[in-house]
Amino acid sequence: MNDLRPPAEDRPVAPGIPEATVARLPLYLRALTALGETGLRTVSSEQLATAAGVNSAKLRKDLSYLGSYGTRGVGYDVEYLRYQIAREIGLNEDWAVVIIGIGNLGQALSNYGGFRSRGFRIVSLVDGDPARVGEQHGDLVIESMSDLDRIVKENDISIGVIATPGDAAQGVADRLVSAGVTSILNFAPAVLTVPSGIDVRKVDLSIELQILAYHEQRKRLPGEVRS
Ligand SMILES: NC(=O)c1ccc[n+]([C@@H]2O[C@H](COP(=O)([O-])OP(=O)(O)OC[C@H]3O[C@@H](n4cnc5c(N)ncnc54)[C@H](O)[C@@H]3O)[C@@H](O)[C@H]2O)c1
Repeated sequence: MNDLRPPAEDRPVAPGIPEATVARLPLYLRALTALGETGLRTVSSEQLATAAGVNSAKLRKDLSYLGSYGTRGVGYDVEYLRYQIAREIGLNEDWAVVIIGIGNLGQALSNYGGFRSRGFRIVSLVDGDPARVGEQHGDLVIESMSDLDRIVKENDISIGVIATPGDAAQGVADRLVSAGVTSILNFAPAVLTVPSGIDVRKVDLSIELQILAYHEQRKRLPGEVRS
């Protein structure tokens, strides 16, 4: 019989997942990948169980060990469940990330331990202020913008995070792109222009707060005006 388990060194460290469940995870992963390729976004436990060739009660129990319970009436998000299982088996890719602008925000991001477990490894901190170069932050030392090309190539970095002031962000984005970075997460208050093929995501907490403020305001309106 084929042993479907991943090699011992790839087995999850999370305690409490029975070996029999671990052995079924690759089946679910394969079924989810196939379902995802058909364009399916969500899947019921019955559908997934059929595709994986197990019974649905067992599948629900197995997935509950991963903290995945699905949504009643909707099922499981195919892509997210695929990600969770791949992570559990140790298959997810590891993305090297550079942060540019190591001020308040850049330091907070570099100190955050949660990226690592999600497959993002911050491999370099870069700042444009020569006085900051050489400063130690955790395991990393702030590097110079003039070394960006080398840093990106040596570490095979495809994602850059911009945490500089807004007026510096476009120049930094240009430098990232010319160094070979193809995805940018921009925290600076600036709209970036990038060549096609470069993905930019913007994070703006003030916009999120404004949305909450809008909802707060509506909560205070009398019932008949709100509805
Ligand atoms: N998106 C959000 O929700 C959010 C939240 C907080 C802050 N911000 C933004 O994040 C940015 C950083 O905020 P902060 O409080 O950390 O600022 P900060 O002034 O503490 O740090 C900015 C850093 O960028 C460096 N820098 C400046 N110009 C540079 C350049 N051309 N190349 C490389 N490095 C350069 C500076 O030397 C400094 O270390 C700001 O644009 C701020 O508006 C966004």
